[in-house]
Amino acid sequence: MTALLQVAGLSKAFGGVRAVDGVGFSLAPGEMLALIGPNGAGKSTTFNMVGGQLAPDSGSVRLAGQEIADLPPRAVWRLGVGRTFQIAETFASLSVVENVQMALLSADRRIFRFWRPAAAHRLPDALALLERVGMRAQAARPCSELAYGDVKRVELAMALAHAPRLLLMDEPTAGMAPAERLALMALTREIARERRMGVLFTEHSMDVVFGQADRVLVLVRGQLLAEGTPEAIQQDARVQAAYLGSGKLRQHAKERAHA
Ligand SMILES: Nc1ncnc2c1ncn2[C@@H]1O[C@H](COP(=O)(O)OP(=O)(O)OP(=O)(O)O)[C@@H](O)[C@H]1O
Repeated sequence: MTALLQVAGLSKAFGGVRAVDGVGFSLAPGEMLALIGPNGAGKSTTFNMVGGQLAPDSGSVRLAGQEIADLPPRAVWRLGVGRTFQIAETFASLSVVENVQMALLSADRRIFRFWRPAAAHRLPDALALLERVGMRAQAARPCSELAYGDVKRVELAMALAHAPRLLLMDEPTAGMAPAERLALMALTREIARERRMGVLFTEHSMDVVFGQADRVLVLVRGQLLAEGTPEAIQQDARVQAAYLGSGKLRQHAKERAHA
């Protein structure tokens, strides 16, 4: 079977720094794949090369068999690679449902015209997306009034508006409380399964990584150190060594053992 995403030999240097150095991995439809690693490991650089924001020095990125490494971000997006994006300041005064309608307008490649409000566009579809992320009851509220965790759900609904085949989430739960983090990623996981949508995400919270990922990639200094199930990664001595100092992985393993 053709993988949804197939990355091979991906490399990018900034001056003398090999930010990403020969990275390869694949991702299946419906799969939640976490990309973890210490600060500066090359996670964002990898993301940006998959999403088209950065051109790799070498290597390939194939989406369902098609090479996308040299395409601009908009073209990559049109082929079905979505990204969660933060609700822009300018849209914070719009209602929750209007924000999703704006995303639907964009998905339909229509230009938002200020004299024709987004309110007219695909209202039932916008409400259905909000229902799916548990935000239907708050559809009419301005986004600026929402709790932070709820904003993240709206952002997820917006990312789903163009029905991506692959969703890239760069630290989706940053700034959220632990229980909210798990809830957001559990929801993302359910939706990924339903839609057969692959999800590549970076995440600093080990609870989220080990609780919600199907598979984990560990990057260290631009190279893939390990790849495997959450259980295998937690027990991998090389990974533990790479994280030594923060003690994050051991701590997590202990907590789970005592739970
Ligand atoms: N535009 C750039 N110009 C120069 N160096 C860069 C640039 N972007 C990234 N780097 C360097 O490349 C390396 C990888 O950075 P990257 O941001 O991809 O890591 P990361 O794993 O996402 O880190 P973090 O967890 O801190 O976000 C770092 O050494 C960083 O300083």
